[in-house]
Amino acid sequence: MSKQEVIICQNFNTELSQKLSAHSYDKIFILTDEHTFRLCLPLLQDIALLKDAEQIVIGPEDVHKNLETLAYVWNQLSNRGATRHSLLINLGGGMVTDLGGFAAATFKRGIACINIPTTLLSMIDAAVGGKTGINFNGLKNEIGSFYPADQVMIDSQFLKTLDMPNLLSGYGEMLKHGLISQPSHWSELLTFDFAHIDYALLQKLIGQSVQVKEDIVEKDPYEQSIRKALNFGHTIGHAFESFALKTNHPVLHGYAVAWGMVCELYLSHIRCGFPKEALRTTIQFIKENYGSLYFTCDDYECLYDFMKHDKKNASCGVINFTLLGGIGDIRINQTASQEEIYELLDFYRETMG
Ligand SMILES: NC(=O)c1ccc[n+]([C@@H]2O[C@H](COP(=O)([O-])OP(=O)(O)OC[C@H]3O[C@@H](n4cnc5c(N)ncnc54)[C@H](O)[C@@H]3O)[C@@H](O)[C@H]2O)c1
Ligand SMILES: O=C(O)C(=O)C[C@@H](O)[C@H](O)[C@H](O)COP(=O)(O)O
Ligand SMILES: [Zn+2]
Repeated sequence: MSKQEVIICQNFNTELSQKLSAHSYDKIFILTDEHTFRLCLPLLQDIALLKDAEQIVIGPEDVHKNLETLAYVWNQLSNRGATRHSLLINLGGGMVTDLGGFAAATFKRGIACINIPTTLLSMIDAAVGGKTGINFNGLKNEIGSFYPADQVMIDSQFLKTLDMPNLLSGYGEMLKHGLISQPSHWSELLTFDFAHIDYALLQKLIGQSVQVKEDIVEKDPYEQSIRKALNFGHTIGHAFESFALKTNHPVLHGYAVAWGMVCELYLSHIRCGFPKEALRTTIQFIKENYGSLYFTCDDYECLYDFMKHDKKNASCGVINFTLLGGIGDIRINQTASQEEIYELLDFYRETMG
């Protein structure tokens, strides 16, 4: 996989202009969703090299991260003269960078791509590391590719318009990075005050968080081994997210991951000795800030069926988990039986309900 350049911008316009002028793209396309078109695209209006850029606007959020939207983007690229020498800029959250990244990966077998993440989640996670794709057949990211954007240009100025639920959603993935990295990073994350946001502190935490992801992706870009750490919380989190989408009550990805981590931390505790106190404080933080997903024991089978499609699974019907023996003590390729998974769901409902 080609190396990806992740830039925490000091002067966004200048740095992006420099990157654009280093290449001779025949055409530049900017992909936004309806919200980032309105709220984020205006922040690029002084960049001369984007004056003639073609705009492609898609519907927002995960309900649009699908084949129909992807086909629309392919169509726009094709009908508006994109060639192999064109550039696609993805300006948006993880939905835009995932779908746009996959459009760039597949259009004429691959065109240049720059990610400009505009949500906290996409800054520290989705825009970085090369996983692109769409949801399909009711399953999260069922179709996709590894196709890192040439550059990821991070500027926290975009966060000023982001609402609190989406800020918290991104923070869920940051918490995951804390749990799989260092006790000091994890404990600092637990003290963050959402009622009085300190943007300078948030900027520092974004830098640390993105570094956790970059370090892991560099070691294992195609998720053969240690990259599975970045999937902590997702075996059950993705099942929660797909279940919520199926029942027409979509939830934000980072919330689903936070709830998934409640279950997977508990499994980590009983299986790998994850310390009780760290379990308690993390669950407390999640409960206070993320509330809970409602489901009953009648939904267990449906949730379990979603888990059978997890991409980490190696053999049919055996569910693969990444667990933790402690903060930063990563144990990949763990499994649990259907009965054990149902017990985790019981634990979730008892603790979070
Ligand atoms: N590829 C990866 O490694 C990876 C990692 C984590 C998550 N993901 C995927 O990312 C997606 C979630 O990403 P997300 O949380 O960024 O959601 P999103 O892209 O759906 O954005 C959330 C909402 O915020 C709006 N928005 C975006 N930027 C804004 C801004 N600056 N101001 C105001 N509103 C803004 C969007 O229009 C949308 O309504 C999921 O599909 C998830 O599966 C991918
Ligand atoms: O980058 C990774 O690797 C991750 O697993 C990051 C996750 O936060 C992200 O949600 C990813 O899209 C999940 O991928 P999937 O392979 O489980 O679909
Ligand atoms: Zn995720």
